[in-house]
Amino acid sequence: MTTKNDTTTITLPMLRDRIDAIDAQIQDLINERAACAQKVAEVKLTEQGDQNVVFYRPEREAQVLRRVMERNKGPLGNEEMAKIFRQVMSSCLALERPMRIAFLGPEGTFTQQAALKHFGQSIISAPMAAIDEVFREVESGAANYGVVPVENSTEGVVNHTLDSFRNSRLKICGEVEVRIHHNLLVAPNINPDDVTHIYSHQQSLAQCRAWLDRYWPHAERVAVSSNAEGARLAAEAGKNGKAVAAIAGDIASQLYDLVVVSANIEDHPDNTTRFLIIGNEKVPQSGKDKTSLLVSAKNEPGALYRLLESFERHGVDMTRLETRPSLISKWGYVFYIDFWGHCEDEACHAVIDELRERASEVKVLGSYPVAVL
Ligand SMILES: C=C(O[C@@H]1C=C(C(=O)O)C=C[C@H]1O)C(=O)O
Repeated sequence: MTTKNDTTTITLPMLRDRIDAIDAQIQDLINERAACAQKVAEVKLTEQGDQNVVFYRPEREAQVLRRVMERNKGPLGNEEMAKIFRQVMSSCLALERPMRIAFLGPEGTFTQQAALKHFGQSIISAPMAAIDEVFREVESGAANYGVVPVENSTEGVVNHTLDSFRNSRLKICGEVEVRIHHNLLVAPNINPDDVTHIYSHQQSLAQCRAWLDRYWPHAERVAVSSNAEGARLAAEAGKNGKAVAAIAGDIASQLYDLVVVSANIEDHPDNTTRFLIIGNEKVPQSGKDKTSLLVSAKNEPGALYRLLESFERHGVDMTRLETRPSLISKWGYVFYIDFWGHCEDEACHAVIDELRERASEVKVLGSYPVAVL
């Protein structure tokens, strides 16, 4: 490699020496950072006492990652750089106190992928069989935080998750989005042409509906508890020579040694699922937050209008409005409302106060940093 007017030639060994020297520097700095995080833990313990100490600070982590992206000059892209820092923080936090994260399992689900994307790799994974078990595991304190799917860009809301918030005191303390790519998978000994049944979670079957109608109109679609479970069943069936396929993502296909018959079979190429992080603590302002509310409207003319009017007047930007049966009175409804801002921001606070006067019940499900990655 030479440049104009450059008499010295840069050789491969020279570049490798330079990389080795940089690596040594980075390693020292990462350890210096880790030692700081350990000190942070000591300070937190002295200030807050052993019982109530909160090691994980989602608002602080979001600010760190945002700053990494803002100051990044390249050649590495902003996201790539933030992912590296995501893992550095994850390792540092594990030194302070390793966190046990419950998620909708089994191993290999997109929810696990969301958990790793949000918290980094240095966590203790606790796969749960159902969404309400994730809630219970966090409520009981057996897990520090939980991860549950809440909405998909193709299929809409995950009712189980919304309904679980009704009787829970848990707070939403974060959100994370994952691009969902599905594959049609079979065990290695199975001829795809023989497939009679296709297993997956009902949401995944729905996200591939048009593709299945077109290419597999005669195969029976079987809804199971998760797409990782579908993959496990397809692997089991393969061992018995049964021609069963599964629809699942890459992690599940690797975990259960399945072969990809067709990749990226989701009907919408930007198919994305949003997940929520649930925990026992409220999260302070991070500077770029969202808030989720559960609101029961009075059953009278103009009730919903009066709720929405408050948002408009205070200039608070709503991002989502979801209706679910109230489960208390027939044809009664509750609303799930998401909006930009933190419940301690002045305008948001004013809206919430007004809603409390206008609705029969308002529950703040949480204010949390907007997903960074
Ligand atoms: C170091 C701290 O604790 C944790 C680790 C962080 C980090 O490594 O940057 C950031 C926030 C916390 O989750 C802190 O609170 O500052």
